[in-house]
Amino acid sequence: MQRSLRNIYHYCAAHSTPPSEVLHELDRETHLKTLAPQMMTGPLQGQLLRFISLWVKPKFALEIGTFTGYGSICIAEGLPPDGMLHTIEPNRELEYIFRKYVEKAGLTDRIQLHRGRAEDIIAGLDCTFDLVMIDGGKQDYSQHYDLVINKMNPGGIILVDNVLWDGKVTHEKKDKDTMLIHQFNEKIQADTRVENLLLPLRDGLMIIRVREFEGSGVRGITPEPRTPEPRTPEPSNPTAPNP
Ligand SMILES: C[S@@+](CC[C@H](N)C(=O)[O-])C[C@H]1O[C@@H](n2cnc3c(N)ncnc32)[C@H](O)[C@@H]1O
Repeated sequence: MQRSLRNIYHYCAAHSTPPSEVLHELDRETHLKTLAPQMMTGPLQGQLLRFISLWVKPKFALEIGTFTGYGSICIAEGLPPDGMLHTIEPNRELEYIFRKYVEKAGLTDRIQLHRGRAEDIIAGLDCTFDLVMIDGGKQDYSQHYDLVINKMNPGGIILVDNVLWDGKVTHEKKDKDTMLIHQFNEKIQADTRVENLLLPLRDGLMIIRVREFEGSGVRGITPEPRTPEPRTPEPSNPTAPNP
């Protein structure tokens, strides 16, 4: 991250409600005990997840890619009293950290961990979702999206992390991973079942809202995406401040 952006990030974090002591400890332990702590949802994005969960009030939420559970706890903190979070993670090695902090947060009966790959588990989940966080294998985003879209309630929200891929999606030449993320972003942009907002928060957060139309989502047969009207690109504004 560029220095000026890092300063802005720190300023924003310093002027936002701080994470709970449990999340602070989880952040520390994840940095001490895992090889790739940068995969963890950070404090600012975690607070956004919590806010979105509070706004959406999901009866059922889903997270793909649990890691050590930072995002799980944030989403679960925002659930209504009868809400439940399903979270999916194939890597067993970090489960002890997840369980330790979910218990410390008093959320054991609000979060259900499914061990395995999302593609093997989602179809067997007997519920529909108001809120989904897609944050598993980046090469699987498209498949994970296809699996969850038919399990969304109309008006439901799907969040997708890392969709700017360190800014490389804007490069003329894209490596294989970058191309996959770019193609995913294009696919969402063309999907008229949803409306979407790509925020340049951290590594890029795509917010997708499932449209409420007759026959959408679980209430009927989901229509195939139509060919969208070309969207007029907004004029770039080089003088605009960084977000
Ligand atoms: C970026 S981390 C998730 C961070 C986490 N959401 C958080 O809040 O800290 C990505 C995780 O996805 C998991 N993962 C990879 N492929 C997956 C798949 N096919 N299904 C579910 N999880 C997957 C990885 O093992 C890794 O723990």
